[in-house]
Amino acid sequence: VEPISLGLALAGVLTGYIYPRLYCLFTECCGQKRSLSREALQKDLDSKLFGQHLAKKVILNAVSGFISNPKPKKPLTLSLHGWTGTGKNFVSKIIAENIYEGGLNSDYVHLFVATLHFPHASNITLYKDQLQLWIRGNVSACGRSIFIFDEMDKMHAGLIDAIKPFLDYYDHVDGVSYQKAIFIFLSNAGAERITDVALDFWRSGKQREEIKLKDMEPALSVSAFNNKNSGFWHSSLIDRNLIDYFVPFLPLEYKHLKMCIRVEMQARGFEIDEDIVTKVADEMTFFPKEERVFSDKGCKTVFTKLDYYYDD
Ligand SMILES: Nc1ncnc2c1ncn2[C@@H]1O[C@H](COP(=O)(O)OP(=O)(O)OP(=O)(O)O)[C@@H](O)[C@H]1O
Repeated sequence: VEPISLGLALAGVLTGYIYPRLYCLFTECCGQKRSLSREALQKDLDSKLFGQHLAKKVILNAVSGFISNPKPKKPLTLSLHGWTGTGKNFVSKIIAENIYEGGLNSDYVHLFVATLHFPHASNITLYKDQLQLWIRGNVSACGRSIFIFDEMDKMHAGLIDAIKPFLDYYDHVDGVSYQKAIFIFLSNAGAERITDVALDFWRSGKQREEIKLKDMEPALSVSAFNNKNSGFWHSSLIDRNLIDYFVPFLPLEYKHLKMCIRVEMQARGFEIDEDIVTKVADEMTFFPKEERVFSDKGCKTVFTKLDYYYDD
């Protein structure tokens, strides 16, 4: 074999195979990190997420199943519903961190907050065009893009329909395939319904872990669909069944707040002080008025309350 063709072959291997892999060892590349596994995601969810046995199960199966599917028929669409401070954003962060090193800061993960990115109803046409361009551009650059839409219940009705074509069972839309993308919608819509079920279980003396997805899902999709405040208001996403999974987040109890406070203490490098844990948890407010079972703010604000006890 002449040296020239050998040299060319070697150059081809270097540039086409070896270099990209070496490059991706030192910087983040499209297509998820090597260490992604069902076990790693399960370990993260088990160690970090409190009081959400249903969300854990659905997210673990849905995400690991989707990622390991070489040829999905449509993008993965998850709709996370529940009370404030129960872990919806937190879970989105865990998912993003399991798929990309950069997590929510990854170039391939995009977070939209309705009140921040789409504040004015009068600009809805502009928002629709921008959103479609943004999604199309990013999925063209990386098929495994993740889009997180927070505060769906504050999203102008119909804006979310602008992305319907990307979520549907199409091989390609204008030459771009969205089938490996992930869309995560976060909403408080349906929180009342979820709380009703959780309260019924509590009042009948059952463990919250006995609540099954079937107790939640039908009412959840209907309440999200019929909730005038929900971005899904009569959205074709639901009536076209483009949402793969409705993920209910249960209201958190006193014991879960204590877990959040302990995690925060450790995160700040403090020894766990159970007196302070109890004092901070006791400052939080609970509902309903009589039984005071569930935290009004979930695990939110416990962290700032800690400042008071360590503000020396
Ligand atoms: N179930 C949980 N397990 C562990 N930590 C939690 C849980 N829920 C909330 N937290 C803690 O509280 C913080 C705020 O929660 P998060 O932002 O996920 O709430 P949310 O459900 O998205 O609320 P909202 O609907 O108001 O946006 C999280 O970053 C996390 O530190």
